[in-house]
Amino acid sequence: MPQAAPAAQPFLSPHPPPPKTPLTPLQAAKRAAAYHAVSDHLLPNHTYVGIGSGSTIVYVVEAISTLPRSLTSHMTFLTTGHQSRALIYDAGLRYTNIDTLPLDGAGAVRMLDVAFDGADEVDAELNVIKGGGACLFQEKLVVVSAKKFVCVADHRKLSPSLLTSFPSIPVEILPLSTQHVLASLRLLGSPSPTLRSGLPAKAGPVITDNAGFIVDAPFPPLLPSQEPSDEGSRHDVATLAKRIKEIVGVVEVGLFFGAQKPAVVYFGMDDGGVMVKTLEKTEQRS
Ligand SMILES: O=C[C@H](O)[C@H](O)[C@H](O)COP(=O)(O)O
Repeated sequence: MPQAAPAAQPFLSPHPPPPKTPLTPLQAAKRAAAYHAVSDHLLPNHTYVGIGSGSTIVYVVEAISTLPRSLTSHMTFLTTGHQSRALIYDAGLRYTNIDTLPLDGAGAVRMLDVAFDGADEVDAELNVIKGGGACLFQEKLVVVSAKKFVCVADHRKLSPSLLTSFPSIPVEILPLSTQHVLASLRLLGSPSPTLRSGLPAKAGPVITDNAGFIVDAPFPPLLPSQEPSDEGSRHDVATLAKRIKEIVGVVEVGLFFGAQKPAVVYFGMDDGGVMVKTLEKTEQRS
């Protein structure tokens, strides 16, 4: 009778080595979360690994780059924009874009073994806001192409409902549609959607990695339910995401819900510990 292959074991210590330069408590929290996430979810038999964007993902790449090259040389990292590509390049790891990924024999959509990425806000049901750093379209493409989305964040990002602590939903749009999108978002109930400015670094609007613009749309805090529904003027995550996506000119919405949600979120805490949250349970690590 054929033997089942043994389960792959993690191959990185969850405890980071001393940092090369002094870190603020918030940076240390992000770094602790990143090492725990990589230790738990990057496995020796992985081939394709998604890498998101932001300040926390820097520590995910740092954790991966501490591994002996013999353990990662067979891996290809799917990047999500200029920042993550530079991180992977500087770490001496192999990268490619998502459109080069071969389909397997069955034409499977979820070809990546795992995708690591950050978050701007995470609610109790693990719905996520992303795009605070103007990266969301490629992140969503990578997440929906991965068997598992592992989210890495710090303690400020956990909220009972989205738009409690993060002020607005980032929406990537085509430049020509700006006025139409702004007007449509107002009709959906956003009091003051705004085109994100590049100032002071750049005059004019922020230009995304996909040559789009970003509109930031504030709404009242969202209901976390996963099924589309309305409760008075308050939207739930799925309904609002779908309505925004229907606006002509919208490329992608910075709400990750349903099949786009993380399987697990690692929150670096201010006491140096890490909170590991899934839909089923919450665990504290030291
Ligand atoms: O647009 C940026 C991405 O969605 C980031 O993953 C998100 O903003 C979180 O970034 P950070 O890790 O810097 O908090």
